[in-house]
Amino acid sequence: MGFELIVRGGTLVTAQGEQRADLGIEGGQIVSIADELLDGAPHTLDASGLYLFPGVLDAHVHLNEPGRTHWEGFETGTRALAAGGATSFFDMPLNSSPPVLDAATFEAKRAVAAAKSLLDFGLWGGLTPLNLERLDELAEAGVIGFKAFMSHSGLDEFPAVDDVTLYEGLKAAKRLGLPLATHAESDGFTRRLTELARSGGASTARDYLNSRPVVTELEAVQRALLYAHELDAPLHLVHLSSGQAVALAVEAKARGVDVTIETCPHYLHFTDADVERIGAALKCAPPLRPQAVQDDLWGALLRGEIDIVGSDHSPAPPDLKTSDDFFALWGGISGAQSTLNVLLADGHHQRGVALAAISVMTALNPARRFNLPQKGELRVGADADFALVNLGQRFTLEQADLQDRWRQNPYVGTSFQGQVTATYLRGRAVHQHGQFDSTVGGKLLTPHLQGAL
Ligand SMILES: NC(=O)N[C@H]1NC(=O)NC1=O
Ligand SMILES: [Zn+2]
Repeated sequence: MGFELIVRGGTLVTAQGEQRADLGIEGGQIVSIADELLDGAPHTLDASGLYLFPGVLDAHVHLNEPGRTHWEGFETGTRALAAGGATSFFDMPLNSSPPVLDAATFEAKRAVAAAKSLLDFGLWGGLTPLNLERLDELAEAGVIGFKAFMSHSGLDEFPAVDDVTLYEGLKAAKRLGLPLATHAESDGFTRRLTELARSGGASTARDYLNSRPVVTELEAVQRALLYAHELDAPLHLVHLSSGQAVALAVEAKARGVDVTIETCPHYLHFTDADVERIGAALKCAPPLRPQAVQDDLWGALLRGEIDIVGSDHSPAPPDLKTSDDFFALWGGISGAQSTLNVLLADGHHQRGVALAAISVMTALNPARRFNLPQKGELRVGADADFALVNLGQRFTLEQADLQDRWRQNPYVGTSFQGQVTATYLRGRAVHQHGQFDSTVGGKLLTPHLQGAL
């Protein structure tokens, strides 16, 4: 059998564990996995001493192009992702302008992403009270799933769903065979608490944190789970910030609800105290939580209850991240580059999370949940997407290492153990030691659905 590339001497990370093996790659796919492959390929990559993780599939990023490329665009955003070991990502329907709410806006984003993305990409379609009747055409266009906000999204052009829209949207999602993702914070709760705080002159980071307590997440999660249960519809809960919210979803899953659970690296790494110390770079919604809440989230992760870890990379230009009024700042954390680093350092090295579990949460589970059989694992027949990781290597993240548009990553100065040294997409290096190759070119990923459309 001919190979275009042999990756020699590495340790493969799979859902089953770790395996010392060579990879044979041909036509951008893994065609052989063996203890030792014979020579004869035109290219050989020496991976001895390194781990091969399946390329991260970041199911949650906001690259904001077209329309807000000055916030972040496909070029800079995908470099940050590639530097962190990602080979694919799903772009959220906002904060691009216009947001992706129908086939025409899908096509506008697809075209610019196809021209500029370094990595393979899927596109989320939005669900708002404005476009319920457009979900069929979005499915036809090839969205990976639908995304709804249960509280204000930060942008008036992407309004929150009312209960009827959410219920009907879940019904459509079931019919179309695509998961519906919810940003689960209660609008009634967060809106009123924000009004009360601001009318009393509140403006500090602590005031903001107090306006979005955990109960506002629990109420929305409970309601979304109720509807999904009633309808037997596929629900994906993005960026759960608390162990309590995960527990509600786990309980529902045990009752047969078709729900998957995402959390983000920032909820695992930072706490409310860090928001007060670091400020705007750590403003997000739901907000960062007290240590005890984070401890519960880690407990859930260690029990295998977190399906997916996504970055929720959501940058904004410095003027939107600068104000004396914490409520007025853009909410969103720029962490696309650091997902694997947080999981390796805080998860594996500090808490003993298995490498296999990390690969499942960052690659296999998102590929499975969103129906991409070619992605997510190091297996014969799958795309040759992988990150090379020097697991023991310690490094301190410097501003100069950052690839995102505004270098706002809140992990700057953090010392991590476990470094990504290169990232391969379909058998070709898109990133090596801080150098990027855009000639490979990212492709649109659309779900492989069996007879649903
Ligand atoms: N619109 C947007 O990017 N919102 C994201 N930012 C954030 O902090 N939480 C979100 O859902
Ligand atoms: Zn988001």
